[in-house]
Formats: sequence, structure tokens, C-alpha cells
Amino acid sequence: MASEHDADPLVEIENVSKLFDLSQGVVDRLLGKEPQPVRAVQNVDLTINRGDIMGIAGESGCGKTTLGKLLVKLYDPTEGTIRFDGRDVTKLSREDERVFRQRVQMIFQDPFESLNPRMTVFQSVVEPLKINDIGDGYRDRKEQVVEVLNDVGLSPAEAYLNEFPKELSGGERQRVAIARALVVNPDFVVCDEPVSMLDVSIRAGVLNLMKELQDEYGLTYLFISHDLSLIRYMCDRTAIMYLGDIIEQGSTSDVVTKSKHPYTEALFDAVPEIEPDAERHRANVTGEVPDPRNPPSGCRFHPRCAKIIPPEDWTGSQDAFRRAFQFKRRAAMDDLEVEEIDANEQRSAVDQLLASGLTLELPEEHRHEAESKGTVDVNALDMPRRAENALRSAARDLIEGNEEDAMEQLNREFQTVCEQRHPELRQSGDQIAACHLFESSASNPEAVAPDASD
Ligand SMILES: Nc1ncnc2c1ncn2[C@@H]1O[C@H](COP(=O)(O)OP(=O)(O)OP(=O)(O)O)[C@@H](O)[C@H]1O
Repeated sequence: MASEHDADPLVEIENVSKLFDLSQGVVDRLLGKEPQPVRAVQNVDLTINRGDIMGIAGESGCGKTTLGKLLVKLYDPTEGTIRFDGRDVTKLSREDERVFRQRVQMIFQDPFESLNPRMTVFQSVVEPLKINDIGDGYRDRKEQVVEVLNDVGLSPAEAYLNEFPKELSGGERQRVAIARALVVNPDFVVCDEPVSMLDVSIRAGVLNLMKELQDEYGLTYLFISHDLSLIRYMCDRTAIMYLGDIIEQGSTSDVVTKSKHPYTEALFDAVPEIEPDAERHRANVTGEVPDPRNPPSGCRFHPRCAKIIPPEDWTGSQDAFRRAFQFKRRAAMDDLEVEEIDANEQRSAVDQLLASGLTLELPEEHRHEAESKGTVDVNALDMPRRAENALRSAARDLIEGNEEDAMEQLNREFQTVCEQRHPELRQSGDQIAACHLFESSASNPEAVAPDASD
């Protein structure tokens, strides 16, 4: 692992975005809606140093695979620059591109899909040598194939040469895929969920092998995984992605133990410490990952964040603000249970709507003590009088069908910087994070890459 002092960048990603233009669906066309591109990767900055294992983590759909494919040039960026060993990969000559395709390899999640079922192990592994014109004839190439198969633990290699993928176990197939990537002696390997399709019992063996091969072949890795235990075990540095953004990065130990971003904290809180089978804590986040075609304003994580920032003049608790803000969001999405109001109940309609609308849909371990069965005791919340009055008045409007008045009131009363402004990436020592909470505490407030789109 390269230390801070001998940091030697191999891959430099600067302000890179990748948008996928989706053709309109029939319904959208009929409604005359503009097609919205998917912002799979958004203004990403990342440097990977020679000899490091960089991890990319985040929930499904956050753009990890797209970023990996950009780095091996399976996609071109819509914006921004990717430099490999100092050279812009979109401006390579034909010969430089050939060399790039040899030096940079990718290992995919599913070895069944990445290996041609009609090719033997020998044919699969020798193919990259032929394509790259490496080796001096059949005998020399066969020697190289045998050597790499032995290196990846398929030994004696001769026993595997004539096998087809379907005759191999999942672990053996992934080892063939690794051999196919390594036979051309690359410098940089992108590993996209390389063990997630494998039986749990053999994952550690494959990961340890990959670590050994890193030394032996002098590799730099990018490890993409949603599995944070794997990230913690394998990676020197880690970047966390959310809806196409890198929201935090730094040394893995800092990112795990001194998370600056509430999303990172929630992700790692949900990982069991030692026992992989121990009961998992679930994260203190509300809702699902939003549609990347229509990402939230400000900080993209704010609609789910446990630490959403109240306005400066807020006199109640942060928890109360979080609830009032969620009430506002639910009102905007027409998601409050106005229809469920029971006219026969003793409590007024407004009380009923507040009691259900101020609950947070959270895993049990994060629930407020005054919360049960989808309702909360509003009196037990530290809600300022003025805010409660605004909520009551908005609830009345909603019950009477005056959505516009309700939203005007809620929008005026429950404002947060998290919704209004995209946080800039700030650096503190070696750690970088994009969170308004971190903005005020960062010792080096030099903006790294403000998002120009918001
Ligand atoms: N070729 C494509 N065309 C259109 N949209 C795409 C394409 N590839 C990815 N996307 C979209 O881009 C976003 C990011 O996808 P990506 O596969 O990079 O995420 P991921 O974090 O790797 O997820 P997973 O772990 O599920 O593979 C998703 O919304 C996805 O639907």
C-alpha cells in the first residue's frame, strides 16, 4: 500500500459524469413529458494510487458498476476527464489504446456470463494473449496459460485446460476469469462484486488469493462491492457513492470509524462487527433510494437522512425537526393518511393526522419511545409551539383539501440547508466528505469539486 508520502496516482478521475439517455416510454410520450436522462455518475473526483486497493461501496443502483466501466473504457464519460498513468483515456492513439486495453482489466460478478461457454479453459485464457499479440507461438503461450492457472490456484493446470465452464464449480470459474484478466500482466484491475455470486464458504479463499496476486503481479485494484465487510477486509481506501455522487472518501479505517457523512455512518452501522451471522442492525434511514432520473435537490441524501439540519432559529429537538420535515415531504407526495382518519375516534381529525404523519418509518431499534403501531404521541416530541401550530394548520388544510395552502405553510416553516444547497466536498486531512454538517467542521475548507448542476 502506498503511504500518503509516496502517493503515486495511477488513475485520476476529474469531475466525471455519465448520463444515460433513455428513450421515452409510451406513457411519457403520450403525456408529452421530456425524457429524463439517468445520472448514473455525477461530477465524480477520485484518485487511485499505484499499489492501492480502492473500494467503492454503496447501495444497488448508486453508480458503482458504471464508474468501473468508465475506468476500463467500456463507457466514455459524458463529461470530465479520466487519466490513466498520466494520459487522458479518451484521447489515446490506436496503439496507446491497445496498450491501455492490456494494462487495464475488469473482473465481473458472474463468471458464467463473462466466460464463453463454448470455449475450454485453455481457449478462454489464451485468447487475450492472442488478441494482444503476446507470446512467441503456441508453446510459449501455453506455458504462460499454465503458469497463470497455477497462480490462481487451478493446479495442476493441465487438469483444467480442456474443461468447459459448465464442468467447473463457481469458485473455479471465477478463478478462470481472474486468470484471463491476469494473463496479459495488467497494472490495474477493476473487480465488480467478484465474489458475490460465490458460495459464502469459498469467498474468503478467493479474496485471499486476490490479495496474494496483488503482490505477485504488482496490481492496483478497484473493488466494487455493496458488501461492507468485504470492503473493510480488502481495501486501503474507500469511496462511498450515493445516487451517482461520491459523498465520502478516505482511508478505509477513517471512513469506517470516523465517518463524516450520515449516509456512510448508517451503512457501516448496519454491518455486524465480527460475527457475519449475527443479527444485523438496520440503518437509521427513512425511505428508499430515489429515482436517479429525478434526484432530490440539495444534498441528494437529505430525504432519508437522520441528521437533517434544522434552521438556525429552531428551538426544538433535531428529532422533532426531522419528523416535521418528513411530514412536509409526505404531504408533498400525497402520502399522508388523510383517508384513514376515523370520524368515530375521540381524537380530532387533526390530532389523528399529526399522530400518523409525524411517525418515521424506521427499523424498530431506531424508533422513538413514544411511537407505536404507526402513530406517535405528539406531546412527547420536543416540537416548538410555533412549529406545532404550523403543522396543525397545515393538517387542517390537508383534511379540507387545501393542499396548496398546506404546502405553502409547510415550505415556509420547515426549511433546511440540506434541501436547498448541494454540499461541497470538503477535505479534512486525508478524508473528504460532502455534508453540510462536515462543511462547518472541516479544518481545511478548500472546496474540492462543487457540483455545478445544482
Ligand atoms: N446502460 C444503461 N442504460 C440506462 N441506464 C443505466 C445503464 N446502466 C446503468 N443504468 C442506470 O444507472 C444507475 C446506476 O447503475 P449501476 O449499475 O452503475 O449501479 P450499481 O451501484 O452498480 O448497482 P448494482 O449494485 O445493482 O449493480 C441505475 O439507475 C441504473 O438503472
